[in-house]
Formats: sequence, C-alpha cells, structure tokens
Amino acid sequence: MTNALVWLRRDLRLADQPALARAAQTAERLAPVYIHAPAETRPTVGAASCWWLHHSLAALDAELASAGSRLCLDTGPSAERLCHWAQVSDAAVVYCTAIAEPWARQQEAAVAEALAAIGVRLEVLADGLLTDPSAVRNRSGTPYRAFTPFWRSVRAQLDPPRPAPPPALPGLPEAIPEPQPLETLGLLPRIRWDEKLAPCWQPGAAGAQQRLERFLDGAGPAYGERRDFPAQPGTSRLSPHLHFGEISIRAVWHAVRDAQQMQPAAADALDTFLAELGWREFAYHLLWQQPELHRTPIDERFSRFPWREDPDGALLDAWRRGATGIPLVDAGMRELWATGWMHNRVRMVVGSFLVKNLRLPWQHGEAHFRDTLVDWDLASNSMGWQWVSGCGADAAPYFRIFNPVRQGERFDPDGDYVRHWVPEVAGLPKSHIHQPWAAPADARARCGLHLGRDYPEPLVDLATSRKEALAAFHALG
Ligand SMILES: Cc1cc2nc3c(=O)[nH]c(=O)nc-3n(C[C@H](O)[C@H](O)[C@H](O)COP(=O)(O)OP(=O)(O)OC[C@H]3O[C@@H](n4cnc5c(N)ncnc54)[C@H](O)[C@@H]3O)c2cc1C
Repeated sequence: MTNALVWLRRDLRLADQPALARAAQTAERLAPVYIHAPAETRPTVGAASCWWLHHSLAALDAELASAGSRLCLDTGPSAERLCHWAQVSDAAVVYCTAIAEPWARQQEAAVAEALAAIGVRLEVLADGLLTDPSAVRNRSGTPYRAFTPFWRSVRAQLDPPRPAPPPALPGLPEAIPEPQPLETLGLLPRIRWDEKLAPCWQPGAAGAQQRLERFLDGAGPAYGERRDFPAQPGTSRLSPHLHFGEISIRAVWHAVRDAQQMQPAAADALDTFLAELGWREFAYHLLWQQPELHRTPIDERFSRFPWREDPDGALLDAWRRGATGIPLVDAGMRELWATGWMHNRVRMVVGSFLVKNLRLPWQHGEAHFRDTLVDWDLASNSMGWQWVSGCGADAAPYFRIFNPVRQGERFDPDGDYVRHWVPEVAGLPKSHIHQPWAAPADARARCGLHLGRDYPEPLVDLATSRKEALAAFHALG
C-alpha cells in the first residue's frame, strides 16, 4: 500500500464521496487537500459563493477531524501545490472528482501533467451529476437541445448506485506540514455584509442532510402545487449544498425515490422534483456543448439585439437594489441581497423584467446573480439567464414576457412575499399590492404611502416597455 492525496474540489463531504472512498480502499496514509486557486476558475466566483465556501470548508474540516483526519488547506497554483503535497506526503496517486465546467477540465489536465512529471498519477472520478454531460445523445447521435426529450430519455435509463456511507479514513501521512489557516484564504468579505446570510443557512454536509430530510418530511409531498409560491417554504433549498457537493446527487435521488415508495400519494409531486434535478443535468449538458454559455447566446441573432442605453448605469443599479417600483421584482432582488438566494419563480420574473422591460443585456443579470447567489452555478445560472432572455436552447420564446403584476397576483395572491420584502407597500390591500401606482390615491393615503418619496414610481411603464421589446425582437428578423 502507498500513500495518497485526495484533492477536494466541489465534493465537500465524506459520505458517498468517490475520491475519498477509492483512496480509503487503497492508501496506507491519506491527506485530504483543498487548494484555493481563484485565478484558475472562469468566470470568477462571486462573493456570496466565497462566503459559503469558507463555512463549507470549516464544516468539512470538523467532519474530517471527527473521522480522525483533518483538512490540509493551501493556496494555488493547484498543479504546483499538489506536486508539493504529493512529495511531502510521499503519495503515489492523487484522487479527485470531476467538475464538468470548461475551466475545471483545463485545470485537471494541467494538474495531471505536472503530477505525471514527478511520477504521481491523477485519478479523476465521476461525481456531482447523474449523467455524463458529454455522453448523452439523441437517436441521431447528437446532443439534445430541448429539455423534454432529454429528460424523457435520461430518466428512463437512470439507475444511480445507492449512496455509500463515509469510509474509515487512513491516518494522515507523517511528514505533512501545518495547513494554512482557513481565514488566510480571504473568502470572507472585508466589509461584513455577510452577517445577514448566517441565520439563513448551515453550509456543510450536516446542513444539507437536514434540508433534505426537512423537505421530504414537509413540503416535498406538496411540491407540485407549492413550488411556485415564493411566500411558502415549498422548495428544498438544496441548491447551494448540491453545488458544493455537500450532499451527493445520488443520495438525494435515492432519498426521493424511497419517499415515493413510502408515500405513493406523493409520487407525482416528487417526480416533478426529480425533473428539477433533471434541469440541473440539462444545464451541464448545454454547458458541455457551449463552453461560453454565460456570455454567448445560443441563438446567435441575440448578439445583435438592440439593448437600451443606460449610460450612467441607473437602470441596472435600481434593479440590483430592488428599487424599480415594481413590488414583485423589488421583493426578489431584496430577498437575493438579504439571503443569497431567490425563489425560482421570482428569478424568472426579475430576469424577464431586466431583459425585456428594461431591455438591458442578460449578461448583466448573469454577473449580478453570480456575485450574490450562494447557489451560483455556472451551468444553471447561464442556462437560466438564456432561458428567461429567450435566446437559449429550449428557451421561453422572446415574446413570452412575464408581466410582474400578473405573476404577483397569481403566485403571491395575498401579497405576503411582497409585504415581507417591500415593507413600504405592506399597508396596501392585496388588490393593489402588486401595482401601487394603480391604487386609488385614498388607498395609498390610508397607509401613508407617497409614491416617489417612500417607494419609487415604476422605472418603466410595463405595457410600453413590452411593446418596445417586441419591436426590438422583430427587428432582429
Ligand atoms: C435566471 C435564473 C438563474 C438561475 N441561477 C441558478 C444558479 O446559479 N444555481 C442554481 O442552482 N440554480 C439556478 N437557477 C435555477 C433555480 O432557480 C434554482 O436551482 C432553485 O431556485 C434552487 O432552489 P431549490 O434548491 O429550493 O430548488 P428546488 O425546487 O427544491 O429544486 C431542487 C434542485 O433542482 C435543481 N433545479 C431546480 N430548478 C432548476 C433549474 N431551473 N435549473 C437548474 N437546476 C434546477 C437545483 O439543484 C435545486 O436545488 C436559476 C434560475 C433562473 C431562472
């Protein structure tokens, strides 16, 4: 038996972790190493994700300590530092799990080459997804461009292995150096805006497991009906945990399948949930085909789209701050700022408003979400933005423009979500809460709301901006 390293990446857990499991079977001594290498990720990871990563690494270190090991932290370049760790650990092999993102594949290739030069082997294992995004093909042998046939075909064949328990870990190699303290990675912001995130989340494997159990015991069986209502806790909020690999996708899959067996009445609702996991798979399938998915529209016509001029950035700034004067849009943007997460229905509404009513480039929205979402994920975020913009594969057509007032009336019928995040309009009755500008003056006066002073007038007229967007779209030909 020889010594080994496990290079931890987007797989920050002990249970059902293929790299750790393989190393535990084969190595006499084992060093779990995390290399922080922000210069190697493309595009740059945002501040909210960095906050999450800091706490996730702390949780992983504690998990490793309780298994008799510890996390060896270091700062990149990854190839150089892994060579160093392999040498000081006397390791013959480095195990890691794959990340299906373009920059990560380059990183793996560079690491493999550097390790090979010192006689160490890199073994990359599949993880993170239920499918191989490079391998799924339709009957004509080409990648899928639409979700429904993709999922129909994938779902029929899916049979992921049952999740494995955490392995018994070999001890650390004798001569390894002291790890770098977590704080020195600089993942936490200097201005402590992040304190508001802490009460909302528990990064790490234990938090992930809790979220899954709470979902299956609570909202899961009603997922089909409740998942679109942002005031209700109708979804799992597993997205950041899945992104960082704090829970394996196979564990989620099997927990849901088991729940379907136990509660046949909930089977359809939970099938809808499994299809959402399918959207995540599809996003990676698209990213594999289009490595520049976060900035290049799949529908090339949109490269010529006549976006609105916003020379001083005032429109974009109002959208980012949740000060557009459209309550559902502002509620979503404020939820994002306060919690690092936004409900999926509202992501679609704020996205449509940015791209179609404000007519600003979707890439601005992609970049803002990248900076502020704790669940930011290159594949899902890029696909989501291309979808709302009508320029992606399987996109909602451009002319399907979400009306944020109608969306509010339908999915936040009592106005509870808006009342929570936009207290300025909370006194309005539900009949006017989604369009305060249309409320009779006395209804506004009764709750002391003075538009333009307490809460903005709408940044744009919804009907006019819709017409302008459609005209711009038709001009594309
Ligand atoms: C403009 C836009 C940007 C988005 N950016 C991201 C992002 O950066 N990261 C991200 O994880 N999701 C993104 N999504 C998808 C979706 O909004 C989130 O996955 C979901 O809101 C996460 O909440 P949840 O875990 O409670 O979801 P649930 O409803 O509980 O769904 C379970 C899991 O399925 C996956 N999932 C659900 N919906 C989608 C979807 N439409 N696309 C891909 N995966 C999905 C997620 O992993 C999620 O955790 C985006 C959607 C839009 C419209």
